[in-house]
Amino acid sequence: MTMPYRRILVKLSGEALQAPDGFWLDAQVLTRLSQDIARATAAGFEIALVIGGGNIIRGARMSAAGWIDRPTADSMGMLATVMNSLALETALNANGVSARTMSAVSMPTICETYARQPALHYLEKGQVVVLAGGTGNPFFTTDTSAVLRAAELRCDAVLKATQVDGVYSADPKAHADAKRYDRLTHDEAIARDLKVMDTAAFALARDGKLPIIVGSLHAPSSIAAILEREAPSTVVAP
Ligand SMILES: Nc1ncnc2c1ncn2[C@@H]1O[C@H](COP(=O)(O)OP(=O)(O)O)[C@@H](O)[C@H]1O
Ligand SMILES: O=c1ccn([C@@H]2O[C@H](COP(=O)(O)OP(=O)(O)O)[C@@H](O)[C@H]2O)c(=O)[nH]1
Repeated sequence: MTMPYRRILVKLSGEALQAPDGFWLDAQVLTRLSQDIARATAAGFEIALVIGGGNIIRGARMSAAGWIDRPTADSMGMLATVMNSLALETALNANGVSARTMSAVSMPTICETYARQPALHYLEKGQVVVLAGGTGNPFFTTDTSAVLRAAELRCDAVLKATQVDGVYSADPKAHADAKRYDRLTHDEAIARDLKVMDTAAFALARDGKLPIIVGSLHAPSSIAAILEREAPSTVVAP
C-alpha cells in the first residue's frame, strides 16, 4: 500500500550527494538517487525536489568563525544549492527523468528563475522541478524552503530523506535507546523539540496542515520505498 499522497516535495540534504571519500559530489551517488526518483515517478508520484547545500557551505557555521557576515555566508550557501541542483538535474535527465532547475535567486544565464505558475505547469506535465537557491533570503534553511515551496505548489506532503529512518524521542545518533514514532502531530514535534527539522519549517507545515514524512536515504531505492511504504518512516501530520 503506497502513501495516500500524489505530489511530493522531496527534501534532500546536500550531504546526500557526497562521495564516500568525502568529496562534495559523486557521480554514482547521483545516478542511484536519479534511479530512485525515476522509480517514484514511474509509480505515479509527481516530484518536486529541494536540495540543500550543506555538503559545500552552511552559512551559520561559516559566519560563526567571525571573518564573514551571516548574509554573505548565506548567499554562498544559496549558491551551493544551485550547484547541487544543476548536478541533480543533469543526472535525472541522463536517467530518463525530465527535470528542470528553477532558482529563487535569479541567474538567467544558468537556469530558469523560480516562479510558481510555470513550476505548477511543469509538475502537471510530469516533469521533476529542482528548486534551487533556497527561499532566496538569508537566515533561512532549505528545510524551510522545502515546506514553503510545498505549500505554494500544492504538494500533498514533504518527504525529508535524511540520515535516520524517522523521528525519534531524542536524537538517535546520541541516544541509542531513543524510540521511533510511526506518527505524530506537528504540535508534538515542536513541543518535544524533536530536532529532525528546524522549528520554523515545522511551524510553517503546521499552519498549512502539510504532512511531513521523515525517512532514511540510506536504504537502496529509499525515496520510492518510503513512498510505497516498503521502508520505515515517520509521518508528522495533524
Ligand atoms: N528527535 C530526532 N529524531 C530523529 N533525528 C533527530 C532527532 N533529533 C535530532 N536528529 C538528527 O537530525 C538529523 C537530521 O537533520 P539534519 O542534520 O538537518 O538533516 P539534513 O542534513 O538531512 O538536513 C538526523 O541525522 C539526526 O541525527
Ligand atoms: O532559504 C535559504 C536556504 C539556504 N540558505 C543557505 O544555504 C545553506 C545550505 O542550506 P542547508 O543548510 O539548508 O543545507 P542542507 O543542510 O540541507 O544540506 C544554509 O546553511 C544557508 O546558509 C539560505 O541562506 N536561505
